[in-house]
Amino acid sequence: MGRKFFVGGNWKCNGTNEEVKKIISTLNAGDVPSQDVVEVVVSPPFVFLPLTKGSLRPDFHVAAQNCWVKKGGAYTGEISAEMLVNLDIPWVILGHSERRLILGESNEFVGDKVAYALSRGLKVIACVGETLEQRESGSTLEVVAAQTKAIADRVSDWTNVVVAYEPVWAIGTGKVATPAQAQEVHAELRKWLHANISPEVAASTRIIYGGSVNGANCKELAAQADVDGFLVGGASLKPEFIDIIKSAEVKKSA
Ligand SMILES: O=C(CO)COP(=O)(O)O
Repeated sequence: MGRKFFVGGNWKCNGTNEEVKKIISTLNAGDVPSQDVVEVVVSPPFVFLPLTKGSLRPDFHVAAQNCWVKKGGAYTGEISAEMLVNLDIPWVILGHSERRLILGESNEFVGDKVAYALSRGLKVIACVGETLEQRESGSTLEVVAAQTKAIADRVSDWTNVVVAYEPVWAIGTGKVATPAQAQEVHAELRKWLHANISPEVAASTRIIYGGSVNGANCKELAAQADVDGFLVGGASLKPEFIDIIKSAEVKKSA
C-alpha cells in the first residue's frame, strides 16, 4: 500500500485570535488535491485548537504541538493527552527540536510521550533531526537513529506514527536541505526501520521533511522517493501553504 502524502503546518507560538481566523479562512478557500491524495494537518497553539477545529474545513485536521508524558494531574502548565482526546483533537506533534533543545526534552522523554499519546488513541508526528554541529561532525545518522530508537523501544504499533525529519540547521533559517540531503537521511531512516522494526513498518511509515520548506522548493523535495510530505513552520502561516499542499500532485504523477 502506498504512503499517502502528508502535509503538516506547525504554527508554533504564533498568532492572535484575528490572525488565526484569517489563516483558517485562507485555508478554507484553498483549492487543493483530495483527501485520497494528501492528508493535511495544521497545528495551532493549544489555546486556538477549539477555534481552529470548529472553523477549519472538514478535509483538514488539527494537531496539538505537544502533550504531557503521562496521565494528567498535578502538572501545572501542562496539557494531557486525555484532554486532546476529549476535545477530539486527533494528532499531536512530539519531540520537536525546539522542545528537545530549548526545554531539554531527552530522547527517552520523547519516546515516553510518543508511547503514552499513542496509548490514548492520538496519532503522533514524531520529530527527529540533527544540529549543525552534529552534521558537521558526521554524526547525523547516529543522532536520528538514536532518536528513533528511543521511540521504537517504547512503541510496537507504528500505524499512527508519522516521522518528521527536521534538521535543526534548516529550521527557520531559510537554509533548506537539498533534495539529495533530505532523500539521503529519509532513505537511511527507512533502512533503520526495516532493519530494527520490520519491512512492513519501513514500507508503510511516512517520513516527512521539515526545515525552511516553502512554495518554491517543495516540488523538488516532494519528488524524492523517500520524502512522503512536509512539516512546515513559517510558510504554514502564509497562503503559500496551499502551494505546498499541492506539491502532493508530484507524487501522484510519479
Ligand atoms: O520546525 C519546523 C516545522 O516543525 C520548520 O520550521 P520552518 O518551516 O519555519 O523552517
